[in-house]
Amino acid sequence: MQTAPQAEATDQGIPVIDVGPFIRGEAGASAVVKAIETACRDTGFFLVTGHGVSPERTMRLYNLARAFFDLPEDYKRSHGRGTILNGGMAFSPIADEALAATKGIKTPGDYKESLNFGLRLNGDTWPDQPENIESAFRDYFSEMETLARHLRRIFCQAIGLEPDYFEPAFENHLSALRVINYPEQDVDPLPGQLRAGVHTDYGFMTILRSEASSGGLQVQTRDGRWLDAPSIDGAYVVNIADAFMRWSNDEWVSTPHRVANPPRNKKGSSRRQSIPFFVNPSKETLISCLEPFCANGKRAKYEPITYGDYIELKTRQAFGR
Ligand SMILES: O=C(O)CCC(=O)C(=O)O
Ligand SMILES: [Fe+2]
Repeated sequence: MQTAPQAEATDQGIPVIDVGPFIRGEAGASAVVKAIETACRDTGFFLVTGHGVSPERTMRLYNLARAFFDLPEDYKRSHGRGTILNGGMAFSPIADEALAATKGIKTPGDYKESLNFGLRLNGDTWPDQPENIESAFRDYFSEMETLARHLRRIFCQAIGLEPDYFEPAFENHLSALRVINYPEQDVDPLPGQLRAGVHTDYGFMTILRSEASSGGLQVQTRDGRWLDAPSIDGAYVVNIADAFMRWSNDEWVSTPHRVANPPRNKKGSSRRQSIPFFVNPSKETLISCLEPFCANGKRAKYEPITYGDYIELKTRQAFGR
């Protein structure tokens, strides 16, 4: 009998869950499923260890992206703008994006820059420098696809669906890999400007390689308080996103989060680089209340909608278009 607990609650209430027993099909698998189900209903945030992601591929992407961010601004801006190449890269400079706008809150642009890639997303041609940055993105992307598949199978067991229920929705998935650089704040942020403004993620789920630093990820509790998400070396932060919340008839939650500014007395030691992988289904996927969430007298709260139409609707709402 395995008696060791699978989920270790951190002092902040975001559990750390070792998914190794599930991936390896061991006796502790059902405890993993239970712990993840509880987290998805509670805050929609949890950390995973035992995930099997290659630390070498993670560090290679981390280091090559960092080398890119350290290149001169002109070089960065002259590469990775545009939308000509499927599977290309897109560079987004500091203050280009204000995530809080997606919640109808007007703020200055976020104090961050990012590099973006998706197998089926458009970008620009890859830069020559740093060498091999494209393969670093592609290799890490495939690590994330594998972990995402394991997590989806855990979700299926938790919900009471066939293990591969979600897989057809992810055959032509629109997932996006982003490396974000939050630089030192040599220039003070503007009023209301954060490293990343409050938002929820739009898609199915996000798998984040976080980094401990002053000025890190914060998650909003249901009573409106902000918790610092724990940052544990080698663990990934996973959160449920909006389309999955809708798919689950709002039983699994997509929770607002943000990235805080470092305190002014931490100047010089608060550069941070995070790597979110936004797991998104294909455009054609129908987001229609999953049967177990609208059984036994429970009613579907939303009309079925394709993921493509859903994203268009969210973008229109967020940007008033
Ligand atoms: O950098 C982080 O820790 C989180 C970033 C984030 O929430 C996002 O880009 O959606
Ligand atoms: Fe996010």
